[in-house]
Amino acid sequence: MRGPGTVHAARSLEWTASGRAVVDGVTFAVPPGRFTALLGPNGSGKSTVLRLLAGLRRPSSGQALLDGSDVTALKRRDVARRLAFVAQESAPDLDTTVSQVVMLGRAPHRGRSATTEEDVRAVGQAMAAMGVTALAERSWGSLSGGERQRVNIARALAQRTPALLLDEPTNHLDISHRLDLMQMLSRTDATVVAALHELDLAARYCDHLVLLDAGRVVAAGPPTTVLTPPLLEQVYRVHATVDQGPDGRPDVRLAPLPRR
Ligand SMILES: Nc1ncnc2c1ncn2[C@@H]1O[C@H](COP(=O)(O)OP(=O)(O)OP(=O)(O)O)[C@@H](O)[C@H]1O
Repeated sequence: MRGPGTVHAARSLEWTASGRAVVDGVTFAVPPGRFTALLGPNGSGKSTVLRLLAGLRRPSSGQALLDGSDVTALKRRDVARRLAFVAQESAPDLDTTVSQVVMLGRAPHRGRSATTEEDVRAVGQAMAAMGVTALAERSWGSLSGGERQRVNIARALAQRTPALLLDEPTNHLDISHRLDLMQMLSRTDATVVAALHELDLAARYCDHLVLLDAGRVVAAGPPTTVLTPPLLEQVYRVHATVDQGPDGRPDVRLAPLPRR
């Protein structure tokens, strides 16, 4: 399966910690060039699956495939030219400026060689895309949580990889920046995989959803087949009403389950 962007797949992935299977036989394919969301409650294994796909964790068994190769068998620099990863938590107080942080995204391309015009262009475009150009000379330590998140995503965009893996990228962002980010991720040609908590945003912007519960895939497919009231009640223990929105996508409303 090849197409635009980079092709990712999880094949019978397992990851065990303290004798417990945190990821338990996870298999799915990521549609190339599309926007996939990993959904599931706290602790369901979203971050761990993302880290396994990025080759940052070694599975106890199974494989994470990147363009058909086991990602853990590839050289780190080769992986970093093919995928950029945005972690949930950012480094605390780096003694560096915003533009230097974004320039870190160019490291896989330039190694130790001098900065090229292409590096400068990539950094400028990534900062503009995330609306952080005005922060370029600010110190990282002085940024708010949302500003840091946008700078981290700019660093990943500057990496110019065919795939982007993001762990809760909407964290700390206000509503308008959330919508801008989701729109940008849905329009890019890159293959995008993001762990998300907001089902309404996943319904509106994502092409493909993988719903996890207790380390297993409960459902995978387009939003209309995954965001159904019975599945949402089973996995999140919430009451869900799902209508069809004007664009044909599910319009999800959630409420607590009635107390028994
Ligand atoms: N190194 C570890 N040792 C032991 N348990 C771990 C380790 N890493 C993760 N876990 C556990 O594995 C489970 C899945 O964690 P993970 O971070 O993948 O979930 P998540 O779906 O991303 O959760 P959240 O929505 O809260 O971010 C959690 O119960 C977590 O406590």
